[in-house]
Formats: sequence, C-alpha cells, structure tokens
Amino acid sequence: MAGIYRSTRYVLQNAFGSRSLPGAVRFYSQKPDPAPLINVDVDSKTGVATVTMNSPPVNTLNTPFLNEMGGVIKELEKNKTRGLILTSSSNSVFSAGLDIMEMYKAPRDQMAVFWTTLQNTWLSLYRTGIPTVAAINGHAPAGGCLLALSCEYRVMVGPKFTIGLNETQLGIVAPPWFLICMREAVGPRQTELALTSGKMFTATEALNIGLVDQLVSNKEEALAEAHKFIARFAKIPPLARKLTKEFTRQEGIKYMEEKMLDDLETFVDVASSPSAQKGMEMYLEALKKKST
Ligand SMILES: CCCCC/C=C\CCC/C=C/CC(=O)SCCNC(=O)CCNC(=O)[C@H](O)C(C)(C)COP(=O)(O)OP(=O)(O)OC[C@H]1O[C@@H](n2cnc3c(N)ncnc32)[C@H](O)[C@@H]1OP(=O)(O)O
Repeated sequence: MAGIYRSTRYVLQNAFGSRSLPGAVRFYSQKPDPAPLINVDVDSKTGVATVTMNSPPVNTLNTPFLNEMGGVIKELEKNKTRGLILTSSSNSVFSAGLDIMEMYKAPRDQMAVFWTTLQNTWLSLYRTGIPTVAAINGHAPAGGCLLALSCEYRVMVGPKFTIGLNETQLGIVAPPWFLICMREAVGPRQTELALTSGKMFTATEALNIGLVDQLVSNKEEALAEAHKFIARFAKIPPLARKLTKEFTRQEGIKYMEEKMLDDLETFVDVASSPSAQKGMEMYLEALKKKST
C-alpha cells in the first residue's frame, strides 16, 4: 500500500506548475479558468497579497482547490511577497473544511491523492516564510479552522460566525497535525476540551480562549487589521523571521516531514471504515435537509 502512496506523492509534488507574476498586479492562479477557485490580488504599494478563496458555495477543500492553493503559495514565495492575507469571497463562510465528497464512498486511491494534496498544501502554508494572516469573514469549521490556525495571526468578523475543530461531531477524528495547530494557539487543556466534544466557538468565545487574536465587525476592518499585523515585520530581517517561525512551528513541521506516509495510511484506513462512512453519510444527509 505504501508503494501506491509514495508514487502518488511523487506525481503530486511534480504537479505544482509555476508561472511568473508580472510584478505587483492582480493575477489568477494556475489554470486559465474563467471561474478561478482562488483570486490573488497583490497590493502594488505594500507587496502584500490578498488571497481570496472563491469556490462557492462554501469553499470546501477538495483536490483541485488544494492544488491551486499550493500553487498560489509557491508563486507568492517566488515573488518575495511581503505578506499573505487569507480570506473568502463568501459573505458567510470562510471555508466549510474538507470536502466530504472526497472521502464519502471514494476509492482508496482517490482518498490517498486527496489527503496527500492536503498534507502538502497545509505544510506549504504552515511553514512559509511569508507573514500570514487569516481574515476570517465567515464560519470556519474543521479544515476551515485548520486553514486559519495555519496562519500566524487570526482576525475574525464577529459576532455571528463560528470556528472550531468539530470532527468528533461527525464521527471522524482530527489528525495529530490539526491538534498541534490548535494546541499552539490555545494550549493543551483547551485543545482537549474543544476537540473531544467537537466544539464550535462563537467569535467571542474564540477570542477568549486565544483561538483568534482579534475581533472586528466587518471584512474591511479585518483586512485593515491584517495589513497592520503584516506591517509589524517591515523592519525585521526576513531570514531571521523565517527561521524563528520554523523553530516555533517545528513540532508540526517535524510531524509532517517524518510521519507523512503513516498519517496517510491511517487516514485512508479510518476514513474508509464503515463507521466513518456511516458518520459521513448521516452528516451529509443532515446538511442536505438543512439546505432544503
Ligand atoms: C490519524 C487519524 C486520522 C483519522 C482520519 C479520519 C478522518 C479524517 C478526516 C478528518 C478531518 C476532517 C476535517 C474536515 O474538514 S471534515 C468537514 C467538516 N465540515 C463541516 O462540518 C462543515 C459542514 N458545513 C456546514 O456546517 C455549513 O455548510 C456551513 C459551512 C456552516 C455553511 O452553511 P450554509 O451557508 O447554510 O450552507 P449549506 O449548509 O446549505 O451548504 C451549502 C452546500 O454545501 C454543502 N456542503 C457544506 N459543507 C460541506 C463539506 N464540508 N463537504 C461537502 N459539501 C459540503 C452542503 O451539503 C450544501 O450542498 P447542497 O447545496 O447540495 O445541499
């Protein structure tokens, strides 16, 4: 089984194409798609990129989306972008997390491609030397919360949106690297309490436990605060900053570098188990009922 996963990873690692940014201008990532999944807008004065997830209705993280996100980060690094602000084009959802359809009744090799893409894209975002901020302008459950936690700073629009790692509510398990990200933000006690119950936090609760750093009342304010955070690094030598970030995040980085294949195999085994499949089926039914 590991052989399949290794060759899958090889294919995926070589699948991130790259193209040059023509200076500080707006560009769309990767494919020349009339409806891009992610828009990137680089401010010509500050060199800060606003990366807007634009995959309606709820920015689910599926293989094409994650590939595009990986390509965007690579491009921004190549172009020495000064900062990355991650936000959503939706008025109510930052990201609904992993696309359950990538896991529900999916063949094992498809699940493997999906998970490997997630692992690689997560690692790129988590360890990038570019200062990163999540401007959370909508609900951020599960993988949506992971995206936010992978950034260095979180500004959340309150009070009506929610954020958290709710996996146990679906009968699935947040893998250790999700947990490490949460623990880095809120500490071990709050992590255990939150993850065992799959708690979704209101924006105010999230601020109180340190899951987010700032509350604001709309997206414009969130973006303004995100820019302010990035401006803090104007006089900090980039290499010193990058290495310090790597040292601070070494537990998560080491986990992924050393345990990538084990993590993948565990994911495919657990996600394809009858009980996880049943949990996903019931959850999808509940989501469908809610939206009709
Ligand atoms: C070592 C141990 C390894 C263990 C491995 C085992 C398993 C590993 C997996 C672990 C990690 C999982 C992380 C995840 O991210 S799982 C996904 C969790 N996501 C959620 O729980 C969010 C679900 N969605 C919502 O709560 C809501 O959609 C909302 C985000 C609050 C937005 O609400 P609203 O604006 O009202 O939109 P709708 O609910 O009507 O949704 C619109 C549309 O989108 C579909 N949809 C929503 N979320 C997902 C999703 N995550 N995946 C797929 N599809 C989704 C929803 O069904 C609607 O579809 P229809 O319009 O067709 O009805």
